[in-house]
Amino acid sequence: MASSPSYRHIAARQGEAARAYAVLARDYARDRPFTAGIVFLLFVLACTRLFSGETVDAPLVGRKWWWEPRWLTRTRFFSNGWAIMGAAYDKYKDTAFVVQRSDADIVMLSNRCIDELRNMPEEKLSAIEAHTRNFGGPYTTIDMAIESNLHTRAVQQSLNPNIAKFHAPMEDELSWALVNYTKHISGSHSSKSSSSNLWHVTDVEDLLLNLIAHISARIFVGLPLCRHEDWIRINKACTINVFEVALTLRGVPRFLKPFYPLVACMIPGWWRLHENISTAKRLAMPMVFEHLQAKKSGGLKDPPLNLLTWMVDAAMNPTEADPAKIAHRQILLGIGSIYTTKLALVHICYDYCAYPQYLAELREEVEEALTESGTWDRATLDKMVKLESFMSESQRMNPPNLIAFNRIVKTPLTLHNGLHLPANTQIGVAAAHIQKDPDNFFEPDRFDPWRYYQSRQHPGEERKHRFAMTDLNHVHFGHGKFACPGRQLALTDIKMTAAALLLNFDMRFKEGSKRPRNISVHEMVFPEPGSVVEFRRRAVRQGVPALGVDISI
Ligand code: HEM
Repeated sequence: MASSPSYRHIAARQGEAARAYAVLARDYARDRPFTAGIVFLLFVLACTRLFSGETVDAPLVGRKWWWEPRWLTRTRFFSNGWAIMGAAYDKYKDTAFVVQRSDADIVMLSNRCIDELRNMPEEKLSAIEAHTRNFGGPYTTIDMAIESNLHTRAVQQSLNPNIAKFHAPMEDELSWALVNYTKHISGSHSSKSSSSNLWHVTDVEDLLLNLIAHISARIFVGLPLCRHEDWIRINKACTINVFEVALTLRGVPRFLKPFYPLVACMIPGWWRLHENISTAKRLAMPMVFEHLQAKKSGGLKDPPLNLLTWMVDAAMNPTEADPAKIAHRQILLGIGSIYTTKLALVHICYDYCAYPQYLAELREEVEEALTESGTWDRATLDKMVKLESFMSESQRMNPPNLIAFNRIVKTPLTLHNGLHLPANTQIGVAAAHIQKDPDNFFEPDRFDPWRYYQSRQHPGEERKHRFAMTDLNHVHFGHGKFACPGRQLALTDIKMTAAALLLNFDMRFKEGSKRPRNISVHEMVFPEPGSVVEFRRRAVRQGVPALGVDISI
């Protein structure tokens, strides 16, 4: 071919030039090793930035310098997520921005985009896949939720329509748990005399975790299993174990993915989680068999009131009906519900201590509602509107999470504002910052316990502004088709427990202690450990149906 010699000629000249540059670089590096090192480092950093594969047309946030390598920005998000998201939200709240977590880039959308996305089917926009990726996937067994949504269906179709029936068992369980876990507070819970003027240091995290673990267990598996020491232990532990595995794996570079199975089983939480699951199977499978046997023999007049047997009845195929998997799903339910509910109550308790000026009004409302009806039923709890407002405000000021509406885009999407989201993009909205935005809330940094109560006083709004309702500015339970199915239960659990605490105890921070600030670890938000709370038993007013005590004046 006529052109071959000229190609060879050009290639030879390029080779010569490359060799010459290499010699130049070698000599330069020998004469000025330090400067050469810096130039090389900058070259590598520039390449990392240029070939970083940004696929969504939105600014990357969290970087201090434009040439900063991604791993550094990602590492910074570990403990600075709150500040990074706050600065980005102020700048880009009406458009979009990308936060870089150690394991994923998350495109944060304006909450105005939720309406066009909230009812999209799982095949187009997957909530469960996002939760699975966020929390360790196969390494925490969370991916079982992708195989089937049996536990979600059981909550939506069986638990929620029957929630009123659960008030009596929940009341009974809370009463039992209060007696058993607050004995130290007055010496003897049944004493009428007494030490009720003594303040006792109380680990609120631990107390509330025990109370919620019991109430949840009563609903999920009923008596007698809900009082089994091992059942309570595994349900309290499983969320922490999942966090440990998921957060550790988030920190392992993605190119080591083939080694994740090996890394996972080097994490102590992985072993503990698997112990939790096998204990769940050992304890719950006999209940499944018993229920199946009772159904077969036709001896089941009153179906048991618990989620486990409802799951057995709702199973639609052999995989769903597998007794081991049904028992395992109890752990999934525990992970989704116990820690989140406890966290909301811990914040309420801290707010009781931080704002004691509101407690008399709250107690009056609770006592009045209970005295009128004599029971803790749904109608009575519904009357506690100020308490519910306090709960919502506590959640607004102390969000459980920086990011909500976590989704994975399954088929490419273009939003109304023209933003294109390729398949496999992870998206979310800035749940915490939306609630601190002065465009959404009047004086958002002020704790106003009656904020939601007052909104409900407007004509036509009496049934709105409820704790478990979601809208574009309230997304801590998600919003739309895949919003948390257990939020009615969360409302009941939290309200009942928050009211019982008000009736039975005075609460305050120990001298020198104050309300903890909130800290973020990745997108998760917690109260900073270290604050000390004291409880003192109160005498419950005559005529009020007390829970967990028999001290009355
Ligand atoms: C304050 C307490 C709670 C909070 C803040 C909370 C929050 C959430 C959030 C943000 C989601 C994801 C929603 C979305 O993708 O848009 C979710 C899902 C879920 N929650 Fe809750 N939750 C709470 C209590 C509960 C309780 C008590 C249950 C008990 C049954 C529960 C069961 C579930 C389940 C099963 C899912 C998965 C839904 C699915 O697979 O589509 N949650 N929750």
